[in-house]
Parts: sequence; structure tokens; C-alpha cells
Amino acid sequence: MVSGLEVSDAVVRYGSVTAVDGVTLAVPPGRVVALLGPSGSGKSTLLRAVAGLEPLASGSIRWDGEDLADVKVHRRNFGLVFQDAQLFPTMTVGRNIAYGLSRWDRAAQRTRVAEMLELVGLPGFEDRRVTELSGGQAQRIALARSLAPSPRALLLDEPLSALDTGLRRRLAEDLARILRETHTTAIHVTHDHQEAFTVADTVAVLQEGRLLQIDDPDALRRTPSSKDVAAFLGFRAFVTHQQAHELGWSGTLPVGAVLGIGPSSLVLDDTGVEVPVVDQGYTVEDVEIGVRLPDGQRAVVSAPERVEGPTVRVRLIGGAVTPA
Ligand SMILES: Nc1ncnc2c1ncn2[C@@H]1O[C@H](COP(=O)(O)OP(=O)(O)OP(=O)(O)O)[C@@H](O)[C@H]1O
Repeated sequence: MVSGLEVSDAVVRYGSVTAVDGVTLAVPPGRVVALLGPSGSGKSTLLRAVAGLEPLASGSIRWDGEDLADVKVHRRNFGLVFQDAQLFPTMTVGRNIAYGLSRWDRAAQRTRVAEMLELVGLPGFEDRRVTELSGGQAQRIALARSLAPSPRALLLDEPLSALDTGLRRRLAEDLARILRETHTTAIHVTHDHQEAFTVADTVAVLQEGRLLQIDDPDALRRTPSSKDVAAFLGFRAFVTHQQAHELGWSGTLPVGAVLGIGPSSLVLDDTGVEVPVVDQGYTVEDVEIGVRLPDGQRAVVSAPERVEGPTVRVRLIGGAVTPA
């Protein structure tokens, strides 16, 4: 018997739209898998199918070998967290967290609520009104509420995407810690690859309902299985072995592979190749300088500040190896 969650050749259709198209993946106990993909790639639909909110047209979803097709949503014992916290507005924070603990006695509920608040970094929040919470606090409480009854798995559907960037990064790190500390088996849906890499052990990349690649973050970053996956991860220009070496790269590319150039693949270097600057834009941390490579492709190099002048000198120091 295989333990944990197993999705086999799952297909979900909405009328003539095939939203999930033959996806197979496993989530072993205590592991966190991210479903990553652009809007409309079928991430939420797959998560909803695992939760029991959408029926499969074919394929199966199993837990510890048991087919869940006839197991109703609330009997699956999966915790759900959505983009908007969906807390009960008339209840206190404490009552929200205790919601799934109705079979526990009062004292045990109180202890569990306090434990969960400690876990999500909001100790002492029991008597707060949920209408007075910030967006980030509300998501922490939603997480505490889902984890309180110790579900056998947690299903998170873009839980951080309504938050601003800085907060999202911090909460992603907290979420990763919380899931690991509690050995929670989880699926985390996101369209943000940085968030997927922070939260998950394994990342499944979806496009148009199909699973393109499932791997750990390092393997995904270094060896994306196709140019589509590479492009989605931010590798937007692709060069041959010869071109890479002309840009100063010293690595070796296998036959039939190209090197994807992402935001950290090029550096400014006075001894490097001179290329025209085509645009410059600020990010939170630095400036992204758009440059035109010798073959006309646009690539990006990060710099601490805007550059003056029409050209910069760059050197290629890394990239993603992917089939041509
Ligand atoms: N209730 C529905 N009825 C009909 N089509 C739907 C429904 N929900 C989703 N779809 C379609 O199924 C496909 C997958 O949608 P889904 O919401 O699963 O994608 P997603 O990757 O989660 O996207 P997003 O990041 O925008 O939420 C899309 O083509 C979408 O238009």
C-alpha cells in the first residue's frame, strides 16, 4: 500500500473545458507539494478535486491506498485554506479556531487554541474580533483554524495572494516553518514560483491542465524539463553552448540542450561583452536592466542602481539547462 495522497491520471472537465488533463502525482506523508502554474492552468481545480469539491471525469484520488471517489468532502479529513481567510465574522478569533473541535471538552479546546495561536505567531489573540484583524493576521488565523483538528492533509489555495509582496514573502517563510514543525502533509496552490520554492519540498508545474514537471526546487531551477517550464520560472532567453561561451560562461552543455538565461544568470562585469541597454525598471530589491543579447534576444541583468549610457558590459555566470 502506498501511503499519503496519490493522484492518478486525474481528469476534471467543466462542460467542454478540460481543466485538469491526466495529472499523476503523489504527496507522501509530511511532505509539501506546490501546484505552480499560470492563471487557468488548472491548479485550483485539481486542489478542489482532491478536497472532493469537484468530481473526476476519470482517474483516481487515493489516501493511504483508499479511493476517495465516494468519500464526501467533510469525511476526507482535509483542512482547507483559501485566498480570503473566510473566518466567521461574528465569532472571536478563539471561537473560529475552536470551530472544528466541537467534540473536544472546553479545557482541551482552550489549550489547543492557545497552542495554535502560539504556532502562527499570534499568542493571546483569543478574544480579538476577526473584523479587527489585518489581512496577514486573518490568514494566520485561518491557518490555525485549519490545523487545530489535526487534519490528515492541508489544502491551501493561493492563501497568500491577497497580501502585499513583503508580507507575502514573510508569511511564506512562516508557513514553510509551520508545515514542517507540524509534519503536515500539504498541497499549496500558487502562481508565484518564489513562494512555491519557499513553501514546498516538491513543485508540480501545470500548464493548460497538464503536469509539465514535478521536481524539487533545485532541480526545477537548474534543469527545467522544457523551455515552457524554464520561461515560466523566469528564464526568458535561450542560448547555445557557443553563444553561452561567447558571453563568458565556462560550463558545459549536453548535446541537444540550451542554456536558459534568468534574472541572476548575467552580471555586470567591466571585462564582459558589451550589449545595448533596452530598458530599466525598479524591483523592490534592485534595478532590472533589460539588455539586447548579440542574437537579438532580450535578457535581464540585476544591478544595485540605474545605469547611465546606452550599453553595459555583462558576463554569463549561470543559467538553466533545458532541452532545445
Ligand atoms: N466553475 C467553472 N466552470 C467552468 N470552467 C471553469 C470553472 N472553474 C474553472 N474553469 C476553467 O478551468 C480552467 C482551469 O481553471 P482553474 O481555476 O483551475 O485554474 P488556476 O490555475 O487555478 O487559475 P487561477 O490561478 O486563475 O485561479 C480554466 O480554463 C477555467 O476557465
